[in-house]
Amino acid sequence: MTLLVIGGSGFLGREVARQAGRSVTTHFRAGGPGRRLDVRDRAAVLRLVEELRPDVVVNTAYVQADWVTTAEGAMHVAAAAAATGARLVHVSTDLVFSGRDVTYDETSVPDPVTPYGAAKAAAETAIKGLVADAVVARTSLILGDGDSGHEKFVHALAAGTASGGLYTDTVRCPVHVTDLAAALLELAGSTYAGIAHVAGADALSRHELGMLIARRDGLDEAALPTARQGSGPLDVRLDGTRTQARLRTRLRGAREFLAR
Ligand SMILES: NC(=O)C1=CN([C@@H]2O[C@H](COP(=O)(O)OP(=O)(O)OC[C@H]3O[C@@H](n4cnc5c(N)ncnc54)[C@H](OP(=O)(O)O)[C@@H]3O)[C@@H](O)[C@H]2O)C=CC1
Ligand SMILES: Cc1cn([C@H]2C[C@H](O)[C@@H](COP(=O)(O)OP(=O)(O)O[C@H]3O[C@@H](C)C(=O)[C@@H](O)[C@H]3O)O2)c(=O)[nH]c1=O
Repeated sequence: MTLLVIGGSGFLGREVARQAGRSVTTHFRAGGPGRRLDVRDRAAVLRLVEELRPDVVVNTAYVQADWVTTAEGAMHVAAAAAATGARLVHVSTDLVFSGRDVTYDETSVPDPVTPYGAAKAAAETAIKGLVADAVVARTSLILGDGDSGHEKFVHALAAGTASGGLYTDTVRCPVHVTDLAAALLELAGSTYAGIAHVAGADALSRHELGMLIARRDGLDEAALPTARQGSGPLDVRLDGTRTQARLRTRLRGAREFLAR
């Protein structure tokens, strides 16, 4: 299987490429590994995919604050996959939801309330129209073994180098990057088409999550400030039961993978 990981220099893309063993990866900023690609450039995306003719494209590329990269870039990748007949696995987010419902499964209708959520939801809609058998994998906070942005934020709070606090009113289903990458590769190798909720088994507030990270890393839990997000998507827990039932990969909950 020839695999192309778009966003292969990123936190998730790197792990997908590592587990796949053999793949072509892309980066955007100078000095990254693999081929350079700007997904905002429709012609460049098509040129690369036509040149490589991958069996599978996994797309993790995004910039949270940039609609063009996140929405239009994803459409360019989907169009290239459609033009070459490549299987597409696209990574999306829990933030396509508002948090007004109690829980979200694969049949829930996106109702984004942030520009980022709207960009990811627009990408999902376009992909569905362009690649009938694409997999859109919605995930939640991606953690690692200290190397994710979320873990670094907890350390920065503990060190007093970040302002703010751990939100007590936002709930997510954090997933370990190794579980998520394995699940994406499993979905890539399957015939599944449609939305898949690939999230960890535990729903936790950002504060509860921060406490678990602090405990694992020996930080002073009591010294970590708390805060309230107050508005925007608060509790966007994903129900991943259906997807988990389809997978050999077990999507551990944060209580398990953060246990010391
Ligand atoms: N991180 C999280 O907790 C969550 C992430 N997600 C989703 O997971 C995916 C991956 O996230 P993560 O790995 O953390 O993100 P990273 O920020 O670590 O990686 C983003 C990737 O996108 C690439 N990129 C940025 N701009 C462009 C561009 N114009 N053209 C091509 N590539 C570009 C970056 O390249 P370079 O490094 O060279 O700039 C990098 O490889 C995203 O789709 C995101 O929406 C969903 C839920 C939670
Ligand atoms: C979580 C958190 C963030 N912050 C601050 C720090 C940070 O710069 C800013 C926004 O945090 P985040 O972007 O991590 O918050 P958030 O928007 O939750 O992160 C998102 O990541 C993306 C990529 C996704 O797709 C989502 O699933 C989502 O988890 O708010 C706090 O002050 N306290 C907190 O408890």
